[in-house]
Amino acid sequence: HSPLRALYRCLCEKVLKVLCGNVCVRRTHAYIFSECTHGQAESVLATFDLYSKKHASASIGPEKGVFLDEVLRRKAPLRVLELGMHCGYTSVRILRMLPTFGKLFTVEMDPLTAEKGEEIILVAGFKNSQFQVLPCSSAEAISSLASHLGEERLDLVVMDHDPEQYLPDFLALQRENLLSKHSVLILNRVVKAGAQAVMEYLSTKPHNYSVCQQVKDMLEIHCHMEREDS
Ligand SMILES: C[S@@+](CC[C@H](N)C(=O)[O-])C[C@H]1O[C@@H](n2cnc3c(N)ncnc32)[C@H](O)[C@@H]1O
Repeated sequence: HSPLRALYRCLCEKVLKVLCGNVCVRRTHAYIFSECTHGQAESVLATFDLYSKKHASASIGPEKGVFLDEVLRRKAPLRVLELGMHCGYTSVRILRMLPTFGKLFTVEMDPLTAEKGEEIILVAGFKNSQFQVLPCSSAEAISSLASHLGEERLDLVVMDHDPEQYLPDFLALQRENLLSKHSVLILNRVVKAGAQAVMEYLSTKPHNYSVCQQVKDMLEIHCHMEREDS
């Protein structure tokens, strides 16, 4: 209980976090699975946040999470596409704000990560009817989405995968006619060069898109056009 011992433990955890660097999917999954209260999405999120304090983590974290919650509350989307699921933190955040008849499509190209992330979503208490994990690349997922959506469009797209893929994927979403004039796009890590390419592209079409608000390096963009004008 001594302050010195607490300081020592805190220092060790920080050193470990720097040394381990890489985000370990198996370790993240095992921690969340064993420490959270099963069936409670809020407990799953709190456990992720606790884990991220001590270990390297890929999750967007609570601050950007609250920002995303606010967008979800305001826009009340029904069809959501998440690119880059990882262990399911953002997926759980989104799913707990969707109505039971809403649907999340979440894409993860690493097969082990996709499997572990899906398990966490189920642990959080969501049903297979509410979400679909697409264990493939974002490009493959987008080209198959029209068959999943039918006449529907995506209300919200969250990009947190490979920033170099943001622009090609955004253009593919347009080409496949998956966005509507009410669609919202959330980009994470907007400081990365790939994300900046999207920003440059959008700035050439000011009537079609508007940048709404930003917290840290996460940005909300609104679409205003059914289809792109050239
Ligand atoms: C930063 S993590 C996403 C974190 C997640 N948003 C969260 O808060 O838990 C990025 C994930 O995207 C995946 N990824 C990277 N490039 C991808 C691509 N082109 N298609 C699908 N998944 C991709 C990676 O395997 C990784 O798991």
